[in-house]
Amino acid sequence: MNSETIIQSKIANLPSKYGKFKVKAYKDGCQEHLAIMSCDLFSLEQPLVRIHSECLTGDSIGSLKCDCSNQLDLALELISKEGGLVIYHRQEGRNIGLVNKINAYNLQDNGYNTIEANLKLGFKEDERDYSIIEFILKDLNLNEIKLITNNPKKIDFVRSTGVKIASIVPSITKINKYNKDYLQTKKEYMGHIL
Ligand SMILES: Nc1nc2c(ncn2[C@@H]2O[C@H](COP(=O)(O)OP(=O)(O)OP(=O)(O)O)[C@@H](O)[C@H]2O)c(=O)[nH]1
Ligand SMILES: [Zn+2]
Repeated sequence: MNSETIIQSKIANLPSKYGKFKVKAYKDGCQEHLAIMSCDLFSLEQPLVRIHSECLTGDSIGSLKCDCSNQLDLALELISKEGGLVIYHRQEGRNIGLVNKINAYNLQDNGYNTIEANLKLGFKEDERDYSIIEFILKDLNLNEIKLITNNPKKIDFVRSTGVKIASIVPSITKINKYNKDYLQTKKEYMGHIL
């Protein structure tokens, strides 16, 4: 990522069903990301931060195959109550894109798990790149945060940026019959703290 090529919007108000937020957008090549901030973000010593990876099927349609939709709800509720930031990271399908993710779902319909499906399509199990997240955290002057995640890779990434993690806040949501195996695979093979 070349930080000189990142285009940044101004900050704007965004009232929502969760409460009043401020938002700022960042364009990094063909991906556009959104920082969703509580109005008191800049006065907090240890704001809550969630790095939410885009999941159109979960976030927009309420898919039950994953936990994304409930995790996004939970994070927006938390930052609205306690103050903080959700970075909506537009790397759909662990950054393989929507078409490939749906092909991965097709393979899952035929017995592959979420990791096997990615590998079968010629991708790594997780293709996400967090460099834009580092840029956003620094742009917003966040030096110490409470990170909302179950994913050890996100924890390692934030530590690698020099931003201090005051605590890890788990993002545990409801298990259902459709996401049970997916959550089990994340726990067993991807090290998620579930
Ligand atoms: N390739 C692929 N991507 C998926 C699949 N299911 C969900 N995703 C994507 O995975 C990303 C979310 O990753 P998760 O592993 O659920 O959670 P996480 O963001 O790594 O970790 P948390 O911070 O704990 O939520 C989103 O970009 C989803 O679109 C799948 O079966 N295949
Ligand atoms: Zn999802």
